[in-house]
Amino acid sequence: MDGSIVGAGCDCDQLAARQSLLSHGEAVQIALEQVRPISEFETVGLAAAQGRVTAQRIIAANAMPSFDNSAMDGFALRLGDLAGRCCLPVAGTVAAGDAPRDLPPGAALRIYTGAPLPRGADAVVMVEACVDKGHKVHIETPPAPGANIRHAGSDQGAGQVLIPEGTRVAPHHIGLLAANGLTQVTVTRRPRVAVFSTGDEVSDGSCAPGQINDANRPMLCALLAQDGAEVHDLGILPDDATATEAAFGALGNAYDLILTTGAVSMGGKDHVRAALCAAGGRIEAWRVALKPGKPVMFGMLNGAAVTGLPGNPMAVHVGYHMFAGPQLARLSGAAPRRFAEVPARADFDWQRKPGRAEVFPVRLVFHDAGGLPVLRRLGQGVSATLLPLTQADGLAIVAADCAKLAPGDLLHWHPFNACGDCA
Ligand SMILES: Nc1nc2c(c(=O)[nH]1)N[C@H]1C(S)=C(S)[C@@H](COP(=O)(O)OP(=O)(O)OC[C@H]3O[C@@H](n4cnc5c(N)ncnc54)[C@H](O)[C@@H]3O)O[C@H]1N2
Ligand code: MOO
Repeated sequence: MDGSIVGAGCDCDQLAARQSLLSHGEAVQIALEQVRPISEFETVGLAAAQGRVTAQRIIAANAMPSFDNSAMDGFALRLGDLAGRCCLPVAGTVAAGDAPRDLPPGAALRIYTGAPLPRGADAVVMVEACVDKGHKVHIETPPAPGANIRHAGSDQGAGQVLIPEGTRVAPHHIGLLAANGLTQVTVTRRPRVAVFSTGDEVSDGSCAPGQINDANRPMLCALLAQDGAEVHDLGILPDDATATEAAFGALGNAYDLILTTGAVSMGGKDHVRAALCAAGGRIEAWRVALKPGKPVMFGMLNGAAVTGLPGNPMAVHVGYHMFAGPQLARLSGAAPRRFAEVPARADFDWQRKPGRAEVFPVRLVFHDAGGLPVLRRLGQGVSATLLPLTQADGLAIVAADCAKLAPGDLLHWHPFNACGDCA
């Protein structure tokens, strides 16, 4: 089949091939239309909740804090007792964990942060704002009414929404749930994602002459794991139509999303599209006006979305963040993060061939007077290498019709998070 356009004879592929290139915005829309939020839920302990997506909103059963308490180390007092006086006897100490007690008339109680406010007290004076003489306290300036008191219910009321449905659980959510006495959370089942690399040249180590190491599968599996998927690494498919069809056929309906890399372009060994059709799947769209990532393909197989990313590793990285990551988020019930929506400015000159929107690694060099990030372009636009990405703070995108960028021109970018990625 070398030299032929694979997929000839497959109706859905011919249909897709006749289409002009999709804009990347249209392609994102199509990618998202291939998936529906998973409607199976499970309840997990807080220790396992990080990165999962809440299946229902979580409501506070109780007000927080649940009792009036001191925000500072100092002295609890009744402001009326200070009328005409600057010294109060100290009737004792109340610490965090003590049971609530009464404030004796005309006296102060030494109090520590988090301790229950004594009944009758209406302010706490910080220890720095008074002189602690042991059995009495000298207060130069009376505190304001309510000073340094955390009132019951001031953080949240009973019935308040703590976490909306569709939230990806982060450490601060876990802290809030724990503070509210919750030990479990109901989350959407993890999306099951199958990952294949393709290519006779692709190897998992010990490369023969002409072979290369598989960069795509390890990278995709890591991205998917980071985004909460149940990852099924299904290895490397040879450039063989029958084997590719058989691999698709063996998937059954066990997956929500199938990701492949390579073999989606025009070459005689690009079997993914035809094999998908032969295995009973269909192609919804193919080829996007995007660099890197032009031959990306969107399809369905047995109810699973199939996203065929190109083989070039940079195209895989971009394609994950633009298409597969948002698909995964939608499956999980979370709002997909749209790719590169943050405004920024270029610090470089760039003459380019218009026609495809282009994504490239950038380094943040400074912020301009208006607070916008100013970005430096890294790399040479080569989609076979990931090295510039490892030196980048994010990915930027220019529109398909852009022929020239000059310092100060507006563009949009997708900053990486603290882990060096953009999920
Ligand atoms: N006649 C045309 N040729 C090509 C076009 C085109 O429009 N017309 N598009 C080019 C573009 S753009 C891309 S991107 C590539 C994508 O092609 P495929 O998706 O079919 O990918 P392959 O040919 O299988 O591989 C491309 C490249 O990437 C290397 N590769 C593949 N898998 C891996 C892996 N797992 N780890 C690391 N590197 C991998 C592979 O060896 C190739 O060098 O098509 C252009 N051609
Ligand atoms: O999409 Mo390709 O990665 O432009 O080389």
